[in-house]
Amino acid sequence: MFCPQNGALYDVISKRQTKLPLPCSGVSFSVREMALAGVRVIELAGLAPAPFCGMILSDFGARVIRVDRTKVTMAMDSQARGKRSVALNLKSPQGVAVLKKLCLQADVVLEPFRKGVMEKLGLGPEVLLEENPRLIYARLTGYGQSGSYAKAAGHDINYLAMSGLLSMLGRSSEKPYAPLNLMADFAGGGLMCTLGIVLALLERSKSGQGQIIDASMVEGAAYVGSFMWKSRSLGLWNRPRGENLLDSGAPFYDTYQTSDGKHMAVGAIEPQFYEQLIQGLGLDAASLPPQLSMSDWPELRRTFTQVFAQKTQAEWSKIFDGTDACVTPVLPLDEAGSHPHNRERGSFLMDAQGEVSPRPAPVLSRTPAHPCLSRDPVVGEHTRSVLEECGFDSAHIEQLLSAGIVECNEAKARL
Ligand SMILES: C[C@H](CCC[C@H](C)C(=O)SCCNC(=O)CCNC(=O)[C@H](O)C(C)(C)COP(=O)(O)OP(=O)(O)OC[C@H]1O[C@@H](n2cnc3c(N)ncnc32)[C@H](O)[C@@H]1OP(=O)(O)O)[C@H]1CC[C@H]2[C@@H]3[C@H](O)C[C@@H]4C[C@H](O)CC[C@]4(C)[C@H]3C[C@H](O)[C@]12C
Repeated sequence: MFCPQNGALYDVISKRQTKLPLPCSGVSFSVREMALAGVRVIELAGLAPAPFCGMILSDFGARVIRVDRTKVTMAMDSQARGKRSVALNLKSPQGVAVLKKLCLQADVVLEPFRKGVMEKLGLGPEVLLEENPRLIYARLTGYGQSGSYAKAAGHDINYLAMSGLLSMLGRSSEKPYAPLNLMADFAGGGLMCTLGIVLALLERSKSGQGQIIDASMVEGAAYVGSFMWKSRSLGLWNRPRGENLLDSGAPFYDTYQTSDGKHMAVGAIEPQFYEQLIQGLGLDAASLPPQLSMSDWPELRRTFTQVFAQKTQAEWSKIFDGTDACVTPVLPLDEAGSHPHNRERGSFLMDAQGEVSPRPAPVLSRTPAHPCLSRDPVVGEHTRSVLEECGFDSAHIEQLLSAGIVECNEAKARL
């Protein structure tokens, strides 16, 4: 198969593929059919949010070049699907000149550094946009490009804390807990920055002009959490953390351990669905307190806990599958792909190395994503080919290589 994003040819492991269908298997497509076909992205290598943004763009057809540092032994990018890698030393004027040339031919540059880093390198937006006014200059940071925290180091948990949302996450009488680094890094960061890029591309198709995207993970996370702010007047969050309807306060919106040490997720909010939950659990509704009697929730939770502990996860799944009780098994990552529903939809895919990961979402009916399934790039694997494409002649490339401005690891990639 041909990988449209990075041009790699590869074979998919067919045996495993039959167990876990690939969303694109059997479908013939051309790169021109993908939503972001023709979009050229320069992604400066970062930790997690920007790589995710680059991967989404690549999944939907953009040609993403990741600019790595030189003298790096290993890529830190676990979201490298479909990308090409150029190893370039930006601490040298020649390296800066190479990046400028790459950006001249790009639609998007994505930078994940602390405020001021790009300006210090002479690669700030005023410079790059002057040279290429159609460029979309995406800046993905924790605290944004202004404000007193703008230059401070931080990670997902700090941004989530600053968004207001972390204060709401956690069990009753316990300290706040971050839901992995999902909310700020990925939902409020990488994904929101992707939205900004797609919006700017759309706008550019009318105005012909690029623009700067100031994607702050604090603001992105807060925006994802708009429901929490805007539903406060409904009384949904009046009680302390962990004691409300949707924060594990309600016994009908929680997880329960099964007899085999696994868990079931229960989301039976509406009365008609709650009724089916009670039926499935084999309880007598008349002997239970009313569903919304908050003072009875602790007692009701104890009852549900005891009942769920009497059967295995598979037994509960059998009882609840096909009902509207809103009860599902809590699947570990390595079981999610093989659940019948997810298999039927091809929700997960397997790459050429046998690694399973989620299929790009959402599914577009005419121009769906076709994620590249070949292996991730080695740092500097595509330096030569990218520079050639960009118009550098071989003498110039050799000079850059021998001066250590760029590194080429084609050979390492073949090992
Ligand atoms: C999996 C782990 C990742 C966890 C994610 C975590 C939870 C997050 O929240 S990520 C979000 C972080 N925040 C941001 O992205 C916001 C914006 N960015 C910043 O605020 C900062 O960049 C920063 C705080 C994140 C980092 O600050 P830092 O001071 O390091 O950098 P900057 O100020 O931005 O400046 C960058 C400098 O670099 C220069 N530069 C950049 N590119 C080039 C280039 N091509 N050439 C030359 N120079 C370049 C630039 O000029 C700047 O220079 P100056 O400072 O002089 O201005 C992973 C977290 C840690 C990983 C492990 C670790 O790395 C060790 C191993 C490494 C190995 O390769 C792989 C295994 C590791 C164990 C690795 C494993 C995982 O990846 C981690 C655990």
